[in-house]
Amino acid sequence: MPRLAANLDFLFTDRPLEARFDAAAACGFSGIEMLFADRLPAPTLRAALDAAGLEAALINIAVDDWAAGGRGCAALPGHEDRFRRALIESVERAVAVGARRLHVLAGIPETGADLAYARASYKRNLHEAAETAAAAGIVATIEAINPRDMPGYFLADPDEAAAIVREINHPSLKLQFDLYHTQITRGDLTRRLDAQLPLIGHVQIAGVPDRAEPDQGEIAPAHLLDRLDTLGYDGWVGLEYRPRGRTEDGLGWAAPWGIRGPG
Ligand SMILES: O=C(O)C(=O)[C@@H](O)CO
Ligand SMILES: [Mg+2]
Repeated sequence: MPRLAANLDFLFTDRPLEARFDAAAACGFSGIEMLFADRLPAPTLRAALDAAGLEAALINIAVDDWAAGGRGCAALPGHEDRFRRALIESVERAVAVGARRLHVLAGIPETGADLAYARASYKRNLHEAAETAAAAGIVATIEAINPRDMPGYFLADPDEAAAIVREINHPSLKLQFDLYHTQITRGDLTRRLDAQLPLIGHVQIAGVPDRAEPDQGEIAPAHLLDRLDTLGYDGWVGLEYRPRGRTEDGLGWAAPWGIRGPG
């Protein structure tokens, strides 16, 4: 049965980061994911997780220029040294906090960039990410992000993400299947899960089109989570949405998976 993880950069954001761990645990979560895990020193993050009885399901690779529009650099030729530094630092952080998945962001190529050249460079960097992750006993993931949310992002097409994971064919490189982005760009979620399950290392969910709780709109959470269960997926499903109101008040849809508002 899939386990639900609270994304602490989307949920419980009405309180300081330090307070979100206990809030997630109080709602029945046993795992969390974070986009910006480097905001806390690794020992502090580890202590917060341990104190709340939580596991880090996934963290993102460090992105040093996020505020300036940076979205990673794995697919940006010429940035290999920067990529390697972020990779090594982030794998070390993942190990220190017990995270088994590291999302490796591709980046936004400059207008007019040679995309075939970028793809070849991306594949080399991902192979290195997979090798580095494997040596640390973790798994690197890649995720297609829809162009409405992240214009210009190199990896927009979920089928291209699946093709790249297949081509690299490394046990420590997996697909991060975000149901929200995939519904927007491609749809046909059930059949895609069926076909891509062996490639999948992490799943995320949000409602479409609003990126709020998935119980409204085009996503059918019960159907999709049951399907994942039937397919034998026992990994994490990250709740990566912007709650319509208080996070706790919007968790009713997740009750069948052990999540509850604290009352
Ligand atoms: O935006 C998403 O979806 C993610 O999963 C992030 O990690 C990337 O910004
Ligand atoms: Mg996502």
